[in-house]
Amino acid sequence: MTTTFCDELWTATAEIRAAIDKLPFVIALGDGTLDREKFVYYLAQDAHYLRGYARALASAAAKADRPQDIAFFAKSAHDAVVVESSLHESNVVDVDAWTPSPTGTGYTSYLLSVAHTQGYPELTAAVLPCFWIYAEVGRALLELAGDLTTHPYGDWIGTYADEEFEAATEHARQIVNRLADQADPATRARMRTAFTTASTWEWMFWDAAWRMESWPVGAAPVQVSEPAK
Ligand SMILES: Cc1ncc(CO)c(N)n1
Repeated sequence: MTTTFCDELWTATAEIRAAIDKLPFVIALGDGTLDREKFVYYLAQDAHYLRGYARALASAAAKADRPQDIAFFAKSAHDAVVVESSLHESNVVDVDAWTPSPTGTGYTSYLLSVAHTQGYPELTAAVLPCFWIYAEVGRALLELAGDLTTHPYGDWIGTYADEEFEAATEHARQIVNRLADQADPATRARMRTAFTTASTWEWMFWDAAWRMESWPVGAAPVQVSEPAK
């Protein structure tokens, strides 16, 4: 079997992915012992994150070189907003009562900076960990969780351990592999950096939820995730 570019990305991020599996937030989410308060913080932050992520995916749709990939990224942007709206509509969390965290702001700002300043191949590599790491964490937690119907965080685990989410992840990997095959070495190097950087943001995002990270006193911004009207 030949090694694909995505295999290479996966190997290059082995250390950070192993560190994700050991994060207290991820372990407690899987065994159901996670404090409700931390989960609510995480959901609110993730709703804010999903807005920025959806914009980055919409930008990938705009940059895509094939009609089927325009449709793939546009559908993924749509799905991210559907999840964001369901968090809004659920009574579990009052998303707008939460200021986007420093780490959440950093992660979405990173994705949007790649969208704005780099090309389509780099952007696809930057958004790939959001699919792949979540699919992988979902799969790993499903194995540990047992019966999802009685698990306190069963809905969350079910969303990402889902076959449709795995199929979307595979589609995203195929796009990245094809673009890497066509790319020059400098572009491939930027794709590697984008994938590794976004994977590290994934670690930081869960870690921030465990710490219920906030802005330094007096420095809290207001509605940083919304564009100026
Ligand atoms: C931080 C983060 N990364 C990836 C996903 C998957 O969509 C998510 N919901 N949140």
